[in-house]
Amino acid sequence: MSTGYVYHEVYGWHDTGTHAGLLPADPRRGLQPHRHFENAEAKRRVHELVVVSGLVDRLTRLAPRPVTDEEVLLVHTPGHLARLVAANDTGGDAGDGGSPFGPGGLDVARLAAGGVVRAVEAVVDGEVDNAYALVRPPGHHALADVGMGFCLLGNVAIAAASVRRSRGVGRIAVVDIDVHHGNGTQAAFEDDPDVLTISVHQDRVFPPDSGHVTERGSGAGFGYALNLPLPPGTGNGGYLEAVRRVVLPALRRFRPDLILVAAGFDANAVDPLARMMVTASGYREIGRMLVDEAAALCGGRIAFAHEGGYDPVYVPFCAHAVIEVLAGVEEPLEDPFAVNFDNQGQQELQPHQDAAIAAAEKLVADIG
Ligand SMILES: O=C(CCC1CCCC1)NO
Ligand SMILES: [Zn+2]
Repeated sequence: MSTGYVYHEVYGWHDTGTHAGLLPADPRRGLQPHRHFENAEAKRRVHELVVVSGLVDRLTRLAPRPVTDEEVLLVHTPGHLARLVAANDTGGDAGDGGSPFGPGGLDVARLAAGGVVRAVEAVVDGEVDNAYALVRPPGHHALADVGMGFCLLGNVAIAAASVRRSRGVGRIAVVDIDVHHGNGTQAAFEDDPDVLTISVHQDRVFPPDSGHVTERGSGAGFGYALNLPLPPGTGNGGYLEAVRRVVLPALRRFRPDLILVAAGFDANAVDPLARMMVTASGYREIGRMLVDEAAALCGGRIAFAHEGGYDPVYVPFCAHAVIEVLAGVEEPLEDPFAVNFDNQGQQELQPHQDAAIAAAEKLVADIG
């Protein structure tokens, strides 16, 4: 089993500035200076755990390359690219006012999207069996004409569009397990029946009023967007049932040539930007199910692209668990927090979560 791994230190230099988490510091409003939630720490520490645990020695390091304008324009408008280019020397915002970047921010974003392209190309070309792209800034909220939710470019959407064009890949399934709705990827392929987008997320946590189970794609793409909003407080039981009863059956009906995973870890039990209870063991099992399905459906061709996940202590264990699955590690790193988080009350599936899953489950039959 060969697993490609993309990481570049410059991802840690993407500068989201001095913030009060989500807002610029402002003494007049009581907003004390702190770090932006989307800072380098959580992702840099994933990499450091991968190195210190020795997992990195079982991975095939892939060097990212920046995406070209042409690749960016497969998904984004010239106006959006121009906005980013114009602000690249001074720093600026991706468009929604909450997605800041410093000087050179577009260069880092190009390398993040290019890191996902590199990982996906390596999988499609058979250079590796599967891959993990630990990139920053994230991408799954970026729309064609505006960045949002800390995302400048649609990393996964660009990678999917790029390999369809360069390698003639036919049917691509994107499974978004970030706790926030993968609105950008969904929008990029809204009317395209050859790209199935599936998003499992906390109900309406972000973007506002987005990710309803009734959002199903449009035109020829109707039925090829699948949304599973889950109630706050959902833990391993609910997530694993969601994958088992909705994600896997949808993949089996769609029969992808390639599976991409928008791998956010902000459904973790202690994330500041959501209210779910997933633990490293839950993420390991989610990863296991998706990797096994890729083996059954598309020769094991699966690539993960890192998205959100903000707790600097716990996200490393969650992401490390998934990368271990990709690399076929038999003796996984122990989660030191399992005793705390795995045993929280209501980790098992709850009736209201079951109802949310059932609402999406009945839509699967419309695929294919
Ligand atoms: O992790 C993210 C970013 C979510 C935040 C964007 C503004 C408030 C919540 N998206 O996947
Ligand atoms: Zn997120």
